[in-house]
Amino acid sequence: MGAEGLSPRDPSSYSRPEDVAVTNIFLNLTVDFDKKILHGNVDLDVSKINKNATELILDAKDLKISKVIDDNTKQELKFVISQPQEEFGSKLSVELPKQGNDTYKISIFYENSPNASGLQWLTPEQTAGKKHPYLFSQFQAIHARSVLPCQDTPEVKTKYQATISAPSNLTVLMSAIPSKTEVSGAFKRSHFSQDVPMPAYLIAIAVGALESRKIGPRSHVWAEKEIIEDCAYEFAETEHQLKTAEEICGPYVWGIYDLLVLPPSFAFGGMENPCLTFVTPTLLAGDRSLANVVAHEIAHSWTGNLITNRNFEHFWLNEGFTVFVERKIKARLTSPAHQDFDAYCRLSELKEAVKLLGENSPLTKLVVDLKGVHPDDAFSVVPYEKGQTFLRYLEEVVGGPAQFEPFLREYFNTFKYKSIDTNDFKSFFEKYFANKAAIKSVDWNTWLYGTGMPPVIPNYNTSLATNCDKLMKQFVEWDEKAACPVETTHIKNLGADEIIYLLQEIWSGKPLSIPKLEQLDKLFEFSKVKNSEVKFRWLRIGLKAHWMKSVEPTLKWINEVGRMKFVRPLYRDLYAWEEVRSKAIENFKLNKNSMMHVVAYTVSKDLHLTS
Ligand SMILES: CC/C=C\C/C=C\C[C@@H](O)/C=C/C=C/C=C\[C@@H](O)CCCC(=O)O
Ligand SMILES: [Zn+2]
Repeated sequence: MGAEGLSPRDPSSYSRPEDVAVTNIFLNLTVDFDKKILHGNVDLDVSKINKNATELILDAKDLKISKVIDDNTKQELKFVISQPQEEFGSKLSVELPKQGNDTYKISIFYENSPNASGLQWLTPEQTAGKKHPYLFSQFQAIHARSVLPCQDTPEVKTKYQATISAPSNLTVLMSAIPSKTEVSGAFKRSHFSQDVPMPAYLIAIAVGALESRKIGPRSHVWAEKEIIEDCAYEFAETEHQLKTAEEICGPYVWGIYDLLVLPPSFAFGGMENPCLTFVTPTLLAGDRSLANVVAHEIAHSWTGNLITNRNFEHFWLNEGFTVFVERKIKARLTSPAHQDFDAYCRLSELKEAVKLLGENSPLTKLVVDLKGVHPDDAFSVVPYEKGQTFLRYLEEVVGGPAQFEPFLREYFNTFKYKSIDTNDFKSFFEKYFANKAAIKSVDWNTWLYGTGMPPVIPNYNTSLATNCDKLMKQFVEWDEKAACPVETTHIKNLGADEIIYLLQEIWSGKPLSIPKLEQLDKLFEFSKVKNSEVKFRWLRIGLKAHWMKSVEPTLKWINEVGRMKFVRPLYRDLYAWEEVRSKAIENFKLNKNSMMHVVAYTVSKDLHLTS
């Protein structure tokens, strides 16, 4: 992928905030469901940093710009849009006003494309209620530019305000604090403000037939009415998670913490949009067993949203820290054994990701080189799990949580509201622990730039795995001529985490025979299971055994849910099974238009339909 004109400071952005920086964003947009576009204007407060600069450089992708105005003189300003470079979009250069004292307000009038990669438009049929359309955004990593002209780099943090016009029978939500709403006939204008500076990738919008339920003193959950009661039950522990996170990280600065449960096509388990975390409905297990994803998104309120990776080559600073804090929340809400069990279970996902990428792949490094590489192509569990493993290792090097957690608080306090890179973290760590001789043993180069699995795996408490390992061994070694040694009584007291681990380990082993698959199905009654993590592993166990009975349920499920964590591996498993490969490709082609952009983009590559 070409990389001409992209910034030397951020290989995923054309912008040059070191010369001229955006300092505030005001969005005045109308949502047009008929044309599937947003149109209106964005007003940018701009500050000249480099006295010799003559133009503001922005990122734009498939935007139709009608005019650019200097808000102070109302004079039109010249602008140039470069030829787009595939998924990076275009460089938008706007001449700076001749007058002014190095600060300006520039209004850009535009509309975006119906194919904007940062938005998904759903027809009523694709929603739970079947009556109203639905719109939601996903800007991380670099899709904000497909919805507004901006400096689409996490190095730039701004406050933002928005006035959104939409059909009056729909609710508009954003990653901001809502203020007044004015209804006028068939339309209404909703107003929002976000006073905590944040990067453009955290701007978020959702418009749909939504209801809310209060789930805590600073939290509501939002969803379509068909699932709102299930959502209120599933996420009832949110305030407890939030308070626990504050004990670890310090005050929550964003005001409210709402959750929006999206339609099943949403590509991720959660997205940490400030004030309004987006989550997938695949978390609705009915027993709150998947609420750790909410703990993850809550942790992002500090790691990622308050302290932000300066560009996505340092994505591990967002995600590795967040997984590390998520597990500290889990330890306080359950036990340190559960914290370690979680880390131990996810090791197998890290192993699978490293095997898939190739153990010498540069994308298995903690700090990656994204020149000419789109972040969506670089995304994997590596920054999450290799990142948290590194932090867990550092915690042990300095003597454990009693030493490391005060450091963590100091780190948050020092870098809050800033965008940093790995060197900033390394220097801060080495200065804070300068008196600890043990830190001299840290091989930073291997941890940060080595490929493959982490150089050290912490000695996790695996007591919660022992019983499952025994059951797994009995089941796998069972001679089918005899009665199955594993009975319902052995598994009925297993927690969801243990069942997920057990199935993950069975999947990691040799393919099962048909009798064993049928016995497993009888033991766990998978057709009735609501836990998406259990269902995902059960389908993979069947596909790995080339069990034809698992093909149709797999195709049905990946046409219902869009979560990449499930859809990509299942499509890869179908593709790897030559006999059903064409069925998988056909199914993708039939359904790709109802997928989020990032899912269709990545699965198309997984199926070798695009390079
Ligand atoms: C080294 C990777 C560099 C950059 C990747 C950054 C963004 C990739 C883009 O595809 C967006 C990712 C958004 C992820 C959102 C939520 C995840 O934390 C959870 C994903 C797993 C799940 O579904 O639970
Ligand atoms: Zn995350």
